Amino acid sequence: MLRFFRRNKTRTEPKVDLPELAGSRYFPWVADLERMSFWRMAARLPSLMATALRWSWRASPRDTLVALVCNTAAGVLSGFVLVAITGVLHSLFANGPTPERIQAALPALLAAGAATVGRSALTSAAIWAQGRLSPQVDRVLQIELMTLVSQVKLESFDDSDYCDAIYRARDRGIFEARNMTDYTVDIITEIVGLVAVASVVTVLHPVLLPLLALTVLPAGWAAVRAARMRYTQLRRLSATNRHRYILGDMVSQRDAAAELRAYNMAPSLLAEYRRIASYVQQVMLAIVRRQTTTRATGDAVGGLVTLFTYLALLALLVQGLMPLAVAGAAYLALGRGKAALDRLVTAVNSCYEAGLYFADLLEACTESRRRTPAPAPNSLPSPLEQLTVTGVTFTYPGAQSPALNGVDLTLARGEVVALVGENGSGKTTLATLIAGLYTPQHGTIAWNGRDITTIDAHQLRERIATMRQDYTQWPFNARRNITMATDADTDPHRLQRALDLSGADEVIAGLDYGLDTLLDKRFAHGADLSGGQKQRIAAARGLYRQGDLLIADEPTAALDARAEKHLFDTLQAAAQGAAVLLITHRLASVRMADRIYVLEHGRVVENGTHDDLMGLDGLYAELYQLQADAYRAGGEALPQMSQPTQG
Ligand SMILES: Nc1ncnc2c1ncn2[C@@H]1O[C@H](COP(=O)(O)OP(=O)(O)OP(=O)(O)O)[C@@H](O)[C@H]1O
Repeated sequence: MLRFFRRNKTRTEPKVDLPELAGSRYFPWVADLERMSFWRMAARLPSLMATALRWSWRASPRDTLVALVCNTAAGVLSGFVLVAITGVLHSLFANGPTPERIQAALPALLAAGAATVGRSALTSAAIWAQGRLSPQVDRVLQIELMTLVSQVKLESFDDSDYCDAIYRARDRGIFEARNMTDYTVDIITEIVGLVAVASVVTVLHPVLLPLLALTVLPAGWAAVRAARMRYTQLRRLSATNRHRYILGDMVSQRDAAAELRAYNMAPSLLAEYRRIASYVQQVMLAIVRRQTTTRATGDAVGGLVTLFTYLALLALLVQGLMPLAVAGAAYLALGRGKAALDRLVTAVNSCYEAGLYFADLLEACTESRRRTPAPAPNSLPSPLEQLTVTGVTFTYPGAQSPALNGVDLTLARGEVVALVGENGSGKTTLATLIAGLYTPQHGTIAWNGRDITTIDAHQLRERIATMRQDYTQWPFNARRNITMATDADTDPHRLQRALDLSGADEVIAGLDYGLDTLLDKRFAHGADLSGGQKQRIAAARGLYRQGDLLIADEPTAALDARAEKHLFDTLQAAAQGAAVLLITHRLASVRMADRIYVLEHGRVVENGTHDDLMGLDGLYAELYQLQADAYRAGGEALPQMSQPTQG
């Protein structure tokens, strides 16, 4: 085995042009696996099998019970068949006239026949139950994982280790969990069958049991070795395969299709893909060759040992140490026992392999539970009067420096507060914290004086409307994209108002099926929208909610000048007395704000009204002046700026 690893280390992996995609933690256990002996592998199995059975039980107690009971009973009947056949042979090889011997053998023969029929019926019932279990286990696990993932803290998705864990769990974990149930039942079945055969064999002659074990050893060795070759190949190809999948997505998915063509990326990406695919093929073919050689060696040695076993049987017979009837039964029992042992070794191997991925899934579930915030003991939020941010510091997972550092801010009902600052200064991060989606490491965000971490998160979010910078266009119809609710829960008056105020009514008017139009081009009759049209839908979404607090993060970045002016003019009125937190780079549009906070490198460096800040002659005045100058220069407006609304 060691030689195998060493020899393969010399193979040179293809040089990739996108090294940033190559690093992978998708299969963190493979190095561990390399060091692990088969016996250690087998020792870990019982706990994994027990967990798999628990999930099966949760999915369907009845089918789990039927699968286990029928398989166990079928195994016991296998032993009974052997005993009955021994009886048949005894009667047939006894002294006396043939008709009498046949007559004496008949009851055992009938019993063997009945047991065989019973075993077939039980096996069919077990297969039926196992077949039914698969989709049920799949459903239960899918729902469990999705439920857990949907509840984790938002910052979990900024942690690449967690994202990898979820990918692994969804990619293979769920699939292999189904197999785990099958293999677990198989192992239990084979063990029961084997115990039955071993008991019969031991009763027939004590020497037969060690002989039986001996015949299966070479094939078992070959199966373990071949399986581990497969794991090693997986380890060596994991990063390469991930790279290949990402490239495959780039070439085949809609999002990248336009740029792929615009920049003539296809030839270089395909060349990269071809190179990786050839490398994968080369490794796979080498493994197949080695696996075949190993299995052939195991089979050849196994054949020789089997021959030796049968010769030993013959010797016992010739020397009169074993009667002919017993030798015949032993011959049958050894054949059955070897087949059962072979299947057991295969099942243990497969179960272990599936167990690795299954363990990934369990780990992802545990990690998700760990990342789920505990329910807030303290109750519902009262209508917002004052929101206070005090000394808030927040660092993204894995980041070296904080995105926000000791930020203070206040916002009262009916006020419009603006956050401005250069790219990366922390505006969106602050807005996300205020929305209760991230939790600060230091400092507090208080809703009417109460820390929002002590308020029921679901209820709090119902009171906050957001127009996000990176809004999602959901694969739903236009109506649901705005209301984020089912048709039954939609308030038509609120919807109409949101459409009018956001300018989304014009977008809907242009759609083939109006509000019923599916906003996803990947599906039949789906529609695609322009960037600005999508943003109008996102603005309507924020306005439909009618929260106590409206957070508008760059709500007009993609809007044309008229639509932008319309939205800014109506924002405060549209919010109907709610507090408005506005983030925008269009400084002309924040002049009307009650207070403006200027952020730089995660800190508030200035705050006050527009006039206060202009008087300070600091960062705000500089940024404002830059935009104003651009308007004045040659009398031409910058394409992304609207005219000041006041003053
Ligand atoms: N998910 C994330 N993980 C790690 N760092 C992040 C993440 N999102 C933002 N950052 C970093 O946090 C800092 C603040 O980002 P933020 O998006 O809050 O800035 P912003 O002021 O909204 O910028 P912009 O004007 O470009 O929208 C930046 O340095 C950014 O690179």
